[in-house]
Amino acid sequence: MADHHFDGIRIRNLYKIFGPNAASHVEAVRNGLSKTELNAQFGHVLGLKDINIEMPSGCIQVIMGLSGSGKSTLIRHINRLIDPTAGEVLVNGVDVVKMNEMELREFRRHQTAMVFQKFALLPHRNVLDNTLYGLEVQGVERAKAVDTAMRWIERVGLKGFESKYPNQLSGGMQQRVGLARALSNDAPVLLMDEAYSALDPLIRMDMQTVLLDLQKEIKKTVVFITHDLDEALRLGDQIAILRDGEVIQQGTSQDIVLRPADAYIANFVKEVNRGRVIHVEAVMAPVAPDHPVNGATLLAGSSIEDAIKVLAHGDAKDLIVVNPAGMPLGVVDLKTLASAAVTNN
Ligand SMILES: Nc1ncnc2c1ncn2[C@@H]1O[C@H](COP(=O)(O)OP(=O)(O)OP(=O)(O)O)[C@@H](O)[C@H]1O
Repeated sequence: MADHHFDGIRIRNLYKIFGPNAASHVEAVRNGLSKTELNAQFGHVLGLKDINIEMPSGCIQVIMGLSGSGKSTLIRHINRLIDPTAGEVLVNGVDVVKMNEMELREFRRHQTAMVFQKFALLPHRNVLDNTLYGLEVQGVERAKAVDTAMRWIERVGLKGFESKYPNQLSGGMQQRVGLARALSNDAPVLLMDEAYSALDPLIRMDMQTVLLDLQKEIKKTVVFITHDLDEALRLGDQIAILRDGEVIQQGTSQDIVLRPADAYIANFVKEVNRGRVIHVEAVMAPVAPDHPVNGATLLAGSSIEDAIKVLAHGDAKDLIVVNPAGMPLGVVDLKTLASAAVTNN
């Protein structure tokens, strides 16, 4: 069947079953055999079931789920560190599953870069030589590789640390090296597998900010795995939530916080800082015809918390939410904002 071209990563009807006769069980799983049943009756493990996700290029796609939900299995299909039992993994229209060995090697080297939780730095190479490692493997000449690597070292905030060795750096700094190395490859797809999960909370927030700032410029197709909902909501343009190998909800942070698909997700969402996540559009009221036209404004996409800060520290009674062109979309006042920040509606 011909597939219309999709810029980005498109995963279709992907199944992964672990065990010696995996392929022979796909049909049964398709027809409803559960992970527990598959394991009890046939001794096979259901890793992924009928995954369908479209990750547009230039966006951060978060895959979130608890331990064992299938996150690592899923991300490893994208550069085919794992072969699927059934399904397609299309990257910019090309099915990774169908690539031969040489195509796959080229694809991994030039189309994808990976950032790991454990940094995976080479201990006997300094920051510069760790950063340019991928370029070296690609056969890029030294002067050019140094040039590129130095640019990214500076960009991730490590200027001056080029000749330090990994054991002389904190975890956060090592993760910056991992990021600089991945970015030096200039691959359009960036795969981040629990990249920040080993970092202290404050460092982790810093690294999230680094990624968000960089992404405005680099516009990579980022696949970011995490088991942390706050991280998912902060980073994800799109979020897919996995449980027992199945996607149970996908959408934006707004979709997930405002409309959790089931009790399981609602339970996670309960702990979220709503003021920081929910956008003003979700709670604004229509602008009354007699509303002063030159009132205080706030850009759509701002959080409830941002709006509360403006109102709490200024004289305005309410704020008109406007689109980037300045067109009024609605209005918010302090009471509406405060109640949305604390209640589960
Ligand atoms: N090589 C394998 N053989 C058998 N089962 C496997 C294999 N790899 C993963 N699994 C199983 O597949 C399921 C998904 O595992 P996966 O590692 O992808 O989850 P995860 O969400 O990444 O968890 P974690 O956060 O703990 O890494 C689990 O039930 C796991 O036990």
